[in-house]
Amino acid sequence: MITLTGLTKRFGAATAVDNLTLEIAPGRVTGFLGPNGAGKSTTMRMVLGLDRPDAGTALVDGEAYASLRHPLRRVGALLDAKAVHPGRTARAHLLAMARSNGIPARRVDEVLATVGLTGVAGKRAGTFSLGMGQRLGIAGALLGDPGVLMFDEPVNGLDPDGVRWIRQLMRTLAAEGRTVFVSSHLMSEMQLTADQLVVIGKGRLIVDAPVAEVIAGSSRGAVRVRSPQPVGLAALRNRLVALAVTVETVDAEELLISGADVALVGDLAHELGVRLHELSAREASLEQAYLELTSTSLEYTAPAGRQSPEPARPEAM
Ligand SMILES: Nc1ncnc2c1ncn2[C@@H]1O[C@H](COP(=O)(O)OP(=O)(O)OP(=O)(O)O)[C@@H](O)[C@H]1O
Repeated sequence: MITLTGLTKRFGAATAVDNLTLEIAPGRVTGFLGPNGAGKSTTMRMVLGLDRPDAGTALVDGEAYASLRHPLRRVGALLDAKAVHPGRTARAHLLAMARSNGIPARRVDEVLATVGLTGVAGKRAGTFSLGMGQRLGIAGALLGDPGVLMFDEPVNGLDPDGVRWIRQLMRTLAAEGRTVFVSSHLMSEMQLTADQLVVIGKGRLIVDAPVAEVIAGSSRGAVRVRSPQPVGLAALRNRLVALAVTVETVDAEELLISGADVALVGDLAHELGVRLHELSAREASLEQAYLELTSTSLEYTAPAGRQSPEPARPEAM
């Protein structure tokens, strides 16, 4: 369990994390989302005691990181995969970490096997590809068999096999009852991996809810109705509009309805005696739901006149 209470961090005049109060629970994957500069990394750094809060607290299982006797046994993290001495072998790097946390040396070989690096354990980390570096960082996070794990953009630069591997690893870790807190800009991946979503913008909490709830709350979800009876369909349309439901007439035989569920539309069609050839729910994607949620809090918005929906910043969303 990670508990943030009134967590606040300022850099000069800018507030990077703004009065964040939040519990990240065990037994599920919590996705941590937000536009560039929203404060995700700063939040994670405060949990690890790498940045000092200006106000509030960040606790791991009720304790501040700094007061943990063997921190790696309590919380494992992948923040920056490049934070490894390039001249050290993968095994030497992990052995040094293990030694400083009272972790038996045999655990090093176990985690090397878990992340698939046994064959290159004797190679210097500086020669590793991006994907191998990420795996080594994850091995370090798993070393102390901790109950709490945090990963900052773990799939960055990974190939599809690597992405799938990380997804399965996170799901397994959560199923084992651990707290898994993971930031990402890849919405499609988060939709597959996370159970719960925390979205922040400009350092403030925007949403803390199950993924399914976030998607269901999007106005981009819709119900499609097709009928061979244009007159009946027009009557259905009028009834829905009278209920303040948004209806788009695709053509005389098809409607796209937002703000009503399949049951309501089906019941009304039945009541009006309209024959239907299709009644289907079209779910919004997490990406659509996310863009709606954050549209008012992008730190970097496109200058007026530009068509790009992306924030005008070099990094990809
Ligand atoms: N050491 C620092 N000194 C000054 N400003 C900082 C520092 N670290 C972060 N910031 C600022 O704090 C804000 C939050 O940054 P942070 O890296 O936490 O966001 P993020 O959500 O992780 O962004 P991204 O998705 O781009 O990684 C940004 O405006 C950033 O420029």
